[in-house]
Amino acid sequence: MNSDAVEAGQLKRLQERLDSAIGSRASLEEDLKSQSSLFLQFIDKLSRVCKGMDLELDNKLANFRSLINKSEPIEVIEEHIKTISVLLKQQATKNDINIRLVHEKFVEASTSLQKSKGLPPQTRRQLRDLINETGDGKDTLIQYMPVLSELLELYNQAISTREEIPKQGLLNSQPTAATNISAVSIDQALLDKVIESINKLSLSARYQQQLSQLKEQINQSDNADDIINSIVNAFSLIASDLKEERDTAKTFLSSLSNTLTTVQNAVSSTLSENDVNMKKHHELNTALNNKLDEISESVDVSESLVQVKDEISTKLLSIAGIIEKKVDVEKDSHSRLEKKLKAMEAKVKQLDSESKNFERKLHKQIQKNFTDPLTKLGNRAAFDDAMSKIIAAPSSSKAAIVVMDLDNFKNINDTFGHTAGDKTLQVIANTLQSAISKGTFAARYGGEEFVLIYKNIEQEALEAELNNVRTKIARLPFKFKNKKVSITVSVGATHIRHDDNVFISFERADKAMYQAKTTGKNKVIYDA
Ligand SMILES: Nc1nc2c(ncn2[C@@H]2O[C@H](COP(=O)(O)OP(=O)(O)OP(=O)(O)O)[C@@H](O)[C@H]2O)c(=O)[nH]1
Repeated sequence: MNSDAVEAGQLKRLQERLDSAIGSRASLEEDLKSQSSLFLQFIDKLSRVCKGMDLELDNKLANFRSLINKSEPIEVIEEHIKTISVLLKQQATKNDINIRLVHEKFVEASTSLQKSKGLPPQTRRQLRDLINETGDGKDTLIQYMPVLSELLELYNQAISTREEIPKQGLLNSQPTAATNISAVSIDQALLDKVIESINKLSLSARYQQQLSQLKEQINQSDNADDIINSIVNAFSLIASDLKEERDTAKTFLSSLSNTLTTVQNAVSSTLSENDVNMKKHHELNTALNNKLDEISESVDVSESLVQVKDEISTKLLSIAGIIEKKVDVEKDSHSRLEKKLKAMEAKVKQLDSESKNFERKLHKQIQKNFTDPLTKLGNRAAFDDAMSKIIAAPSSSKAAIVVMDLDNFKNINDTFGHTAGDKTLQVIANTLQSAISKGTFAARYGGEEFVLIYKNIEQEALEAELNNVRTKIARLPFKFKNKKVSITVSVGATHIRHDDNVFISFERADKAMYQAKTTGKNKVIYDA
């Protein structure tokens, strides 16, 4: 082989190696390219995950991306990696703190929801499970996302059930944004209690009308502030009425005390005047006796009849003077006594009329305390009083008690409003009062429940009368919002037995009424 051929062979091998080296480099470059693209993607994803956690970390990652894009020298990139890894470490510590905080907030929010009243049982169960499941905490913030969303959902459920609480019933309003706010901010149960208490109140005529207006405002307003204002105004009316009542009693008592003081003074001054008069009388009597003694003495010592006559006529003159004085003293004391007695009489008369006035007011007050202001029937207190009297001293063994409850009354309130409900109660009370036999005691026991007490009635007559009342009520032509409505009552009755107490007989009648309800309503059931 010549040298040319050798060189040519070497050159070819070199060429081949070069080609292979170029190929390897190209493949290396390809690898590097794809790795750096993977790295870039990773950095991009890391930036996105970390986005918003920390501003400095955000900026550093953005810089880092551009450095890699620009293929900056490895030292520069290394420096950046160091800074980013410190920031990521700090971020991990921050994360732990945040997890603890989120867990605390979760526990706080979930237990306060758990304590809130009126949670539907299903929501309560879900909440309990969620609290148990979350236990001592989660490892990452991300794991809290579903937990927190579930808690939010439970809050949502709790709030929506609250909004369902019938503001429609009492306040008769359509659910608008504004009403929802009121419904949430004013507790409906509390509002019911306020209305119930106002219904039981009976103020003097002057305030009663204003109180009714305020009740109407509370019923019809959707605005929490207005409702609270009306409640406050109702309280101030009650306070004014009480004050007036107390003032009347005070005025009467102070007038009574003044009159008694005047009479006492008059009596004591009369007594002391009497003492003075007695003294004067005594003095005049002594003077008279002295004159009479003087006459008998002068008769004894006189020597002639003429002398006796002169002496006696002189003495008689002075006796006449003394008697005149006595008469004057008596007249004077008599007229003064008469004046005093007249003054006393006038005072006593005035006091008598004030007492009668006060008695009338007291009587009215007692009546008022025993009257249901809405229906004007007796109230619960009047019923308790009548019932305890009849139990303590039954006038006959045929005394009976009746409990009567309106059927589906909630519907009336819910559909036509509370005012329509009030009117219904009034009409039914009037019908009841006019349909029962004379001498029967009727009261509104509370809400839509009425009670009757019969002093003396046989079972047959009682059932006949109650069925008559029931039918009359059912036939009442109620019409609300142009809609005819029929209202019925369920009635329970029983005779009061000799060994009954107030509660036992009431309970028997109440159970009978309940039986009437559960067996179809609009009926009378007698418990023998
Ligand atoms: N308008 C008005 N409603 C009252 C008054 N007192 C109680 N109520 C209402 O009477 C209703 C009684 O409802 P429920 O106890 O459910 O009885 P109901 O709808 O009559 O049903 P049943 O008794 O089973 O026939 C409630 O809506 C109360 O708000 C009141 O003084 N005025």
